[in-house]
Parts: sequence; structure tokens; C-alpha cells
Amino acid sequence: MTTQPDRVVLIGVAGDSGCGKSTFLRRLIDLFGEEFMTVICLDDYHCLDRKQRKEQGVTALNPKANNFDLMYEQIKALKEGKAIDKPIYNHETGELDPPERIEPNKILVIEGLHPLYDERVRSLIDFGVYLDISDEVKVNWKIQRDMAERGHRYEDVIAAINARRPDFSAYIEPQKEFADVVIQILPTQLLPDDKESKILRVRLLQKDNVEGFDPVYLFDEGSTIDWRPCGRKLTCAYPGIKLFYGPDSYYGHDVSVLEVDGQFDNLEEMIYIESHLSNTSTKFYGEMTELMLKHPDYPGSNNGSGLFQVLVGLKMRATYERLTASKSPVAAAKV
Ligand SMILES: Nc1ncnc2c1ncn2[C@@H]1O[C@H](COP(=O)(O)OP(=O)(O)OP(=O)(O)O)[C@@H](O)[C@H]1O
Ligand SMILES: O=C(CO)[C@H](O)[C@H](O)COP(=O)(O)O
Repeated sequence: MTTQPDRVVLIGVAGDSGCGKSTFLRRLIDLFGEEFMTVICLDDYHCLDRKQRKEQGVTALNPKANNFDLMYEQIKALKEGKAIDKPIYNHETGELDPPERIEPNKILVIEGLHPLYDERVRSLIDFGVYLDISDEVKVNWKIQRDMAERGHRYEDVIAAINARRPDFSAYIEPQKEFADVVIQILPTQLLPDDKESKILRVRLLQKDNVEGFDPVYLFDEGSTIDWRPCGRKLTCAYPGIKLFYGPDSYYGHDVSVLEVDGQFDNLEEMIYIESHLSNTSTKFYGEMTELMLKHPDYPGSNNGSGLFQVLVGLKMRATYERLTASKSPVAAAKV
């Protein structure tokens, strides 16, 4: 069930398949509530089905395989409070199913390969995130998932990743530039060689000077800080944990970087980290920790990826509240 919103706030979540978008979306539900949030997977705008892509020798990442005109028209209509009949791409058959009716909702999330690709669609987005998984980590996650859960062979997983690489670089990666925040997932620097990417170094790149978005910072805004938290207050096994905060430049934009390398042993102790962060957009002291404690079972909950997904979610909520406050304070208070 949805309610007719006064203002539809549009969130874009960009990233490759298998890079953690679903986990991130589940965390957003904690902040917005399932009823007020509608998610559209942009795979539904594939205009070439699996057979046609094969015949024409293009991947799903190629803009030719996607109908950006329709995507723009329909997302715009939803933002204007109008219902749409959205196509459905069926991943089981590789074909398009009959369209489904989508009503506007308070929060509309468009997730997938191309939310920030088309200039017109991009101009509608109120907050955009790009999930940037380094090649090394992507290969390890995909191998672990596709071999264990989907019965794929190692060589096939590698071949599939390699086949997508050129189009990924040409059409997906350039979207990083347009995101308000990028979550980068990299191999740890705490160990000389972590072959399975068990320990991660996760960076949150937050664009500076974006209206209404105040980047989260550690200790002192604008400073450069390396922090090894006290082992008595934040327990963590070998190789430990390291945080960093500081300014940087990214695709010509000034950004504030927050980084966590390593993993947390005890999520209760996140309160120690939370007490040293500012501009988190929490509504009460401990809210960030509470949100992390809700889902200790989600992938990445014990490292920077879970922490940054929660922080980005809090920033999205702040954007929602800012954009709806002037229109209807009652609507904002309901979420
Ligand atoms: N932060 C993380 N830490 C470790 N593994 C992760 C993390 N996020 C995701 N994964 C791994 O990647 C897999 C895919 O995650 P998820 O389903 O959230 O991604 P997705 O982008 O929605 O994928 P798809 O588009 O293929 O459905 C998970 O099952 C898990 O194995
Ligand atoms: O990158 C993808 C996004 O999910 C898929 O590969 C794309 O949507 C094509 O799907 P399928 O392989 O099921 O035909």
C-alpha cells in the first residue's frame, strides 16, 4: 500500500550486480519504512532481451540495451505524483513481462546499473550513491556467492566478469563522478596479502559543497586524522582496526573522506566510534549504533561497509526531511 505524497524524493543507488545494493536497500527500509519507500530496479528498462543482446553482441551494461527515454519519462511522471505502467525484465526467462502499475510514493529509489548515466534522469535525483567495489573484492564476492549458492564453476565466474569489464569501464564507472557519495570497498592495507578479501578497507567519499548535505567527520572538520581506537574500548582481533578522515579531490570535486580498515568484533562498541563522529544526522545519541545492531547478520555489518551504508542512509533521511519540510512538515514527521 502506498500513500499519495506531497513531494516524491528520488534516490539513486548505482553499482554493478552483486556489489551490495540489496543489502543497502534493506538498511534504507529501517529508516524510511517499507510502506513509504518504492524501489525500482532499472533492469526493467532493458529494451533488448537476453536473446536480442546475444544476437546483437551487446551486454546489458551497454546503453543500447536500455530505454533511457522511457526511464526518464516514467521517473519524471512518478516525481510529479503520477502513476506509471513500468515494464518488467524477468531475470529467470531473460524476457520482458507485461508491465506493472507503480504508484508514486514518498521515497522512490532507482537502483541498478545506470541511475546516474542519463543526464535527464540524473537531474531528477535528489541524492545519489555509487557502490564502488574494487575488482579484487568483486571477484572474491562473486566467486564465493556464485560457486556456493548458484553452482557456477570458477572459470565461468571469471569469464563472466571479464566479459563485462570493457562495458563496465565505459558506461558504469563514469557515473561515480555524479554521485553525492561513493562507498569504495578495497582490500585491507593491514595485511600484506588477504587473498579472500576477508578484511576490507572501506572508504566513504562525500562531496563537499552540496546544498543541504553536510559530510560526516571525525574529531575535527577539515583536519587530516589517522586514528587507531583504544583496544579496551573497541575490541578487535588481529590485524586490528584503523580509521582515517581527511580532505581529498575526486574527479575534480573536493571531497571529505572517511575510512575504516579492519573489522569490529563487538557491534555494541560502535557507540565508541559514534561518539567521535559529527554531522551524522542521527536524531539521538546512539541511533547509528542502534541501526547497526539491528542487523548483525547482514553482509559487511562488522566492517566499514555496514557502517557507511548506515551513515549514507541517515544522510538520505536528512535530505528527505529537508526537501519535505517546506512542503509538508506533517508528511516528514510520519516517516
Ligand atoms: N559488505 C559486504 N561484505 C561482504 N560481502 C558482501 C557485502 N555486500 C555484499 N556482499 C556479498 O555480495 C553478495 C551480493 O550482495 P547483494 O545481494 O546485496 O548485492 P546486489 O548488488 O543487490 O546483487 P544483485 O544485483 O546481483 O542482486 C552477498 O550475498 C554477499 O555475498
Ligand atoms: O547486470 C545485470 C543487472 O542485474 C544483469 O546482468 C542484467 O540485468 C541482465 O540480466 P540477465 O543476465 O538475467 O539477463
